[in-house]
Amino acid sequence: MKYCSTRGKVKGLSFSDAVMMGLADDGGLLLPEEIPTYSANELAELGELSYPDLAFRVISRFVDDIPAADLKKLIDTAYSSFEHPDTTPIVKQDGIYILELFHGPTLAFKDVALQFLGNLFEYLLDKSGCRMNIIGATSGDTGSAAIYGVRGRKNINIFILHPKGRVSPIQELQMTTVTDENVFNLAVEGTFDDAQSIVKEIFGDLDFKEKHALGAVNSINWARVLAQVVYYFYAWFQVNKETGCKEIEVSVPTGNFGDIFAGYVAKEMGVPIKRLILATNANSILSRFVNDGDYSAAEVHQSLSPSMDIQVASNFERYLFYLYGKDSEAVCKAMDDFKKSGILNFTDEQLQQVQSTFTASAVNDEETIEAIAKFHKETGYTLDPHTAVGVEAGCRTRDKNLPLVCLSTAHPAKFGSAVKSAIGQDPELPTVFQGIEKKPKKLEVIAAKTEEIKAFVEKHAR
Ligand SMILES: Cc1ncc(COP(=O)(O)O)c(C=O)c1O
Ligand SMILES: N[C@@H](CCOP(=O)(O)O)C(=O)O
Repeated sequence: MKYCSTRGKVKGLSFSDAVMMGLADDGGLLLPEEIPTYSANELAELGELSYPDLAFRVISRFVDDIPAADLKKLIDTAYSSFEHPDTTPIVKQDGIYILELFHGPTLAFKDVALQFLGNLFEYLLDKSGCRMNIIGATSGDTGSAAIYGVRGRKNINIFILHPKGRVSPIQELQMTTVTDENVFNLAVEGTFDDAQSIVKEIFGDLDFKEKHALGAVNSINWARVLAQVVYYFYAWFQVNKETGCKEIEVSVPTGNFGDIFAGYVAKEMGVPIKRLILATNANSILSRFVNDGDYSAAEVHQSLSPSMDIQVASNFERYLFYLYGKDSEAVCKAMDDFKKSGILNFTDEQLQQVQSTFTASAVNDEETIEAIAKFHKETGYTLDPHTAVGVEAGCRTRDKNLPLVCLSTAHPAKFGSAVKSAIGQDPELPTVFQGIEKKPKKLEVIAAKTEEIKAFVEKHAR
């Protein structure tokens, strides 16, 4: 399997090279040259596998340069850190299948990919004898999951940029209370979009990238998306076994378009997902795009689902590549136009194609609180605000004849105050969070300026 960039100037990379490159050197995002597919019979053969075994089978289809036994070990080790025996269990509440993706070390879905990616980086660096400096941007969850994926590892330093004051208190503490020597937390005076664009700009300086052996943990890294593809397979098998259904719909709370893009890949591979339901908070650029073809960036609003406070979704470019029939010149032009005008236009035909894959809905804060409160009242189950956005959007747009799977992307205790205002009590605090506020912290406040951040990395790079 070879990898190419959405912008056409990087081609023929192996999986390992694609993982190490992170952002493609031409500024695009890396994708497999072909998406492998499963027939219904081939798919059925995977139905009884445990999560790690399923992950191995699915991920193997995209990897041909790591010996199978090594890959298996990297995957098994990654999921041994999950506290639930099913890794990503499904629970049925109020007729909806909730896929709980928050049983990893940092209690968010990011662990599913970042536990794997941390192992993969260490494995590849051990083989090459190289070092790596990771630079990543977070709106709250990628940061801690990446830090937990690589803390204390030899040969790796990690620099994580989060928007100052725009992540939840627990999310901030999860990052800043990791004081390992190889971890650097930078609170950036700006939004997540500012942080993400700085990270991309730094990766775009190819001399700096090479000099410091930069690595990417955001979903710009293909391995992130790949690991997330697996749980769409897993959800399908669990629901199909229980209901005998022919298809499912999956609702995905969406910010950077990484998780839902993983769903798109799973659908292309043959998982019978009729439609993906794209759920946004008030930062609704993507839901406006699906519903009306209106892809126009606005200011980032702070919401009760802060990890989705994103306007410029990184992985959208990967989807555009397919929407434009793999025409990398059209992608380059679109990215250029968007940079200049903050708007992209689509033809009716393209919009029809989008709407045959996705439905979408935007859920504001008031509606999020109502959704948490109603679900709790009816089922006793507590949704985190991001999951609540997905559940509400799912209920609004679902096909009632099909089972609805909602991805539960974070544990409610990460967003205690929003949950409390919905259900009148604090969510139960998992042991890992107890006393977290009393731990020593490591944090630098920094301006949202690329040169200042580069200087910081230069000073502390491995
Ligand atoms: C809890 C939570 N839910 C949903 C999302 C949105 O996922 P994505 O950015 O992959 O669209 C995020 C951020 O990534 C998140 O942290
Ligand atoms: N919501 C994310 C934003 C970064 O997205 P990523 O999937 O590209 O890492 C977060 O929690 O940091």
